[in-house]
Amino acid sequence: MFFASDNWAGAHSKVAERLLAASSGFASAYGTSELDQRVEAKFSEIFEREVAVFFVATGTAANSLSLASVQKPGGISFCHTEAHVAEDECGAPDFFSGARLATIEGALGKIDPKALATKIARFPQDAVHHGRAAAVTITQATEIGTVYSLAEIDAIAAIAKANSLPLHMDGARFANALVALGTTPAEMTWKRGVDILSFGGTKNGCWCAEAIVIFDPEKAKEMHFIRKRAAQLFSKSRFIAAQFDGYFQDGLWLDLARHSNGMADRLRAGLEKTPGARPAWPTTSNEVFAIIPKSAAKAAEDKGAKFYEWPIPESQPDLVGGDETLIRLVTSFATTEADVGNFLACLG
Ligand SMILES: Cc1ncc(COP(=O)(O)O)c(C=O)c1O
Ligand SMILES: C[C@@H](O)[C@H](N)C(=O)O
Repeated sequence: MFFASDNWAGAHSKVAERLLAASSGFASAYGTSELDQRVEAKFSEIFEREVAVFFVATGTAANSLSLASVQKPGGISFCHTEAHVAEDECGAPDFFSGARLATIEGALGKIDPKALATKIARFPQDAVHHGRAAAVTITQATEIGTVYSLAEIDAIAAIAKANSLPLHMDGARFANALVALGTTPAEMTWKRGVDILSFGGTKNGCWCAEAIVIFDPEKAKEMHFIRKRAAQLFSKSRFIAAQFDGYFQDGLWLDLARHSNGMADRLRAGLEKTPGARPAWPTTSNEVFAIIPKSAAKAAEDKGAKFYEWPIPESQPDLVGGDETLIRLVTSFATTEADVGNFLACLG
């Protein structure tokens, strides 16, 4: 019953097999192998346009270097108050980009468009002392398990574009959001005005595979240097490529995300039916936030369940009763029906 994070899950066997198959023999290094080129071309096929792709080691690297590539001196990047880039990356985005983050409120983990427009207006392009607006970043799926609708992305993108700001998407759980919406990679990104994407594979069955996707290759020239300067250029880049090769093969990545989201759906349904337990807010990805009695949480942990207690949102101080706790349950490609059933049985 491992629900602490999809970061705890292993690598899917088909990804591991493809990695093993690529591990013998010689191939040119630093992203120049035939396999690197083929997988980068696969990204262009998936996104239905030519894109520039840069493999990196972690989601934090993808986010930080994406924001670094669109920065300018005194720049401000705008993100949600609960964004990973602000809350869980130890200042890496600020460090690598030389910019600051300004956080924006919004319900259910999503930036409120009006609040964004208001905040951007406080950082005009001639604000030498105060700092100037430089970029907007959204997380899809969000840190609290919700997903921006296409219309919600349009609303954010319209404000970014009106202010001539690039829009970045933290897609650490891109596949989960994609299948939750039932849309296409192109529709959820560049067709909505997203300029640069952190494309995550690690949480959805890869061993270590993250990529920066830049939708206008003409704007990607600096990323070669930004990535190398950050020590994120793999010498044996073909091993990242091999993982993505296996990941994309026969639509495996989408099947894994559907399974993961499906297991979360079972958790959501089970919580609704369990006396004393309830979802804290509606989610549609592979993250479920549940309010359960503290006693039930202990009982579940005593039976081996792994999950994180989650901080109560400052905007909802009365969300949880005195004898209750808020927990995060994250499913993955490796979550089974038995895992879900056994966990729910602990709460009964
Ligand atoms: C929404 C989100 N973005 C980015 C990251 C960063 O990924 P990493 O831990 O690989 O740096 C995470 C980590 O799980 C995440 O949850
Ligand atoms: C840092 C922690 O939140 C990690 N990003 C996860 O989702 O498990």
